[in-house]
Amino acid sequence: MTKVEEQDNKGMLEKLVHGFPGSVFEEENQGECIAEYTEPHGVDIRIEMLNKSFGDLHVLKDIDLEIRAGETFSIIGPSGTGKSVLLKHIVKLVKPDSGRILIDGHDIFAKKPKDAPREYRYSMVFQTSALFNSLTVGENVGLWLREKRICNEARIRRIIRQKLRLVGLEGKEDFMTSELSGGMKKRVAIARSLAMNPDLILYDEPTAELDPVTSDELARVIMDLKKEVNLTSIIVSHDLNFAFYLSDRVAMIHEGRIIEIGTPAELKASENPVVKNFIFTTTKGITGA
Ligand SMILES: Nc1ncnc2c1ncn2[C@@H]1O[C@H](COP(=O)(O)OP(=O)(O)OP(=O)(O)O)[C@@H](O)[C@H]1O
Repeated sequence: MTKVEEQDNKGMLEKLVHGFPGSVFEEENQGECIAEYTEPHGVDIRIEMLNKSFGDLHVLKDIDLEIRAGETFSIIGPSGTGKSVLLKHIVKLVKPDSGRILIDGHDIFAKKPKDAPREYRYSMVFQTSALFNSLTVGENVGLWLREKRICNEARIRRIIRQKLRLVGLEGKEDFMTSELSGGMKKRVAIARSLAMNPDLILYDEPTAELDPVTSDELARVIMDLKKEVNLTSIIVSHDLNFAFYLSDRVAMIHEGRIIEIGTPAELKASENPVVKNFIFTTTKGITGA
């Protein structure tokens, strides 16, 4: 990664960090972190009759969807059907033409009342991992905490160790990111996201460029996380075996509409010919776990 790319990368990360005012470290919260740096809580997301067009292109059509608190939820579907656009709505990067998104019952696009509870925190794990190669693993994980002065240095070091342990990379703080395999990079990217204590974590094509064995390891990391961290996870993936393996529920989008929602078993048993065909062709007939 060049310096310019790293700078762009940083800008993008900034944009995707949400819910913190970027305040300067205060001597509160046992003197270790700013008061807003609370434990995560998995959020409940309700999407009601969401519509979005770009010019003449009606991308999202009457999307109605509930993602429950603490759920691991995957969105699948052919290319260009609106999966990423939907994800961008949930993190307020795109505004709907009509419809609402309620997170823990609050309309995220409505003006916030004065007594509104703290905004949900989210973090995105990018397809490319988007790590800084010139930094160590630990520096990547702690970057945001240090830049925003969220906690003091001793606490940041403990947080880095804890988040790396959660993704099975205990003791790897001093490795250079450039020395890591693709699967390890992805896990560092997850640890970096976890450092923000997100209530919601979004994975954009997490298995892109990973071989099946590494994808399987990653699935287990994400499944184990669910046992230890209270967060809601949304995954957009073309890898149906992966999505079926680790998701509580899956929604399939086709031509801007949700055409099926259910548990992996329900999706696999769907009688909808579009769903059946998509599952068959994308898993090459393998039905997955
Ligand atoms: N900002 C934008 N302006 C105009 N068109 C857009 C914009 N963002 C997305 N689109 C269009 O919306 C449609 C859906 O795009 P989206 O990226 O959500 O698809 P996707 O299902 O995520 O595809 P893939 O699986 O290939 O990533 C595409 O036709 C895309 O070109």
